[in-house]
Amino acid sequence: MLRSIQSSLRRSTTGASSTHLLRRFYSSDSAPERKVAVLGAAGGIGQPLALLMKLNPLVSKLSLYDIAATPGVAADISHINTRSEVNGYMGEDQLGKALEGCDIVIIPAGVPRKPGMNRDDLFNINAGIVKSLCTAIAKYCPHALVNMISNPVNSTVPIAAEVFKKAGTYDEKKLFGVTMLDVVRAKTFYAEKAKVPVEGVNVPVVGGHAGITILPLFSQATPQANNLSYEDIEALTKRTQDGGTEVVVAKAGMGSATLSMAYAGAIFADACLKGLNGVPDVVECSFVQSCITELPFFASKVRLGKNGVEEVLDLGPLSDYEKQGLESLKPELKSSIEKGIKFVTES
Ligand SMILES: NC(=O)C1=CN([C@@H]2O[C@H](COP(=O)(O)OP(=O)(O)OC[C@H]3O[C@@H](n4cnc5c(N)ncnc54)[C@H](O)[C@@H]3O)[C@@H](O)[C@H]2O)C=CC1
Ligand SMILES: O=C([O-])CC(=O)C(=O)O
Repeated sequence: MLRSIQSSLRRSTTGASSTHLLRRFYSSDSAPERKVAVLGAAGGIGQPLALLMKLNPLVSKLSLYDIAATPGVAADISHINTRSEVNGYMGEDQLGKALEGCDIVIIPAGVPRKPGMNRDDLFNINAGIVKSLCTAIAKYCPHALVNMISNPVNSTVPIAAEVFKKAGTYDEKKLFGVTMLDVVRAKTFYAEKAKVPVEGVNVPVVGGHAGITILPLFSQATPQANNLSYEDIEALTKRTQDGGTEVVVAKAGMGSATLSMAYAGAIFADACLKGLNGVPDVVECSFVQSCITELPFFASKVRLGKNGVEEVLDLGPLSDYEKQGLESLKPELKSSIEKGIKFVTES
């Protein structure tokens, strides 16, 4: 969406006025009503993500929930000239209202990393937050698609699945771990190294969302670059796996990726909305319930449709380096998944 707005605005210097083009892009005549909630909307990711969802013409109602500060964020965003009606909700008493009638719930609620921490160090706090938010989702909007951003994603997605199973509302087609930022990073790093325009690049990223569980498949990158050595691919893989830590270190105690995550989260939610609306061939990578390996959850390309996941695509041909990476990531990913499941089943 953003790309087409940008390129059309660029074209507008020689043609129609930018106001006219914006009106065309933001016109909602044919888009169905869609309510989207952001839980954790006042946070570092939540605020820019709420802004980007306000700019999305496929959204008709934007529901912003947090335990604090949402009235201000909602009032601010509500003045923007797009279709959606914005409402802010604060505190558990208002969570039901925030969720009622939602088509998509995006969850960036929870604490971020500080330097020296890994994503699993967030488990103790974020597991409880995710569990209580998913309990409310099961009650107030059991049919919504859930886009889980809160870390550790490798465990929070299994937590959500178990909460929904307990409530009797689990539909594996509707639960997504958001791994889009890994794809966003892999594309940027690959385009820089291969010296190709990033706009035309695609790189699938599979596995999970922490350290070596993040496995970019540069052998399947498009366009294929002939100028990259084995060492280049190794370095690109490592940089993609450490992309989150690169930001955590650069922010020096002020949190983790927020702006690039909001961008990635907005692209993924837009893909989910397009799938719900029946747009054909919407394919993005996501951490979902899966049979493509022996692990019960796995990130890979997923076709999105009117009911959420339409098809989990298999891994395709892997290079020897990627095959090795796949085997190496399985034990860590398996144990993070089991930790999430146990958190709910043994509580
Ligand atoms: N999946 C991914 O690729 C990425 C995930 N993350 C994760 O996203 C999460 C949020 O990160 P930031 O926005 O930077 O953190 P932040 O601390 O800036 O914002 C988190 C927000 O969650 C809210 N919150 C806490 N408990 C809540 C509850 N029970 N209900 C609703 N809201 C609640 C807080 O009030 C705060 O506004 C972290 O766990 C972080 O690790 C961050 C970047 C990438
Ligand atoms: O690194 C972190 O803690 C946040 C995150 O998941 C990312 O930026 O990929």
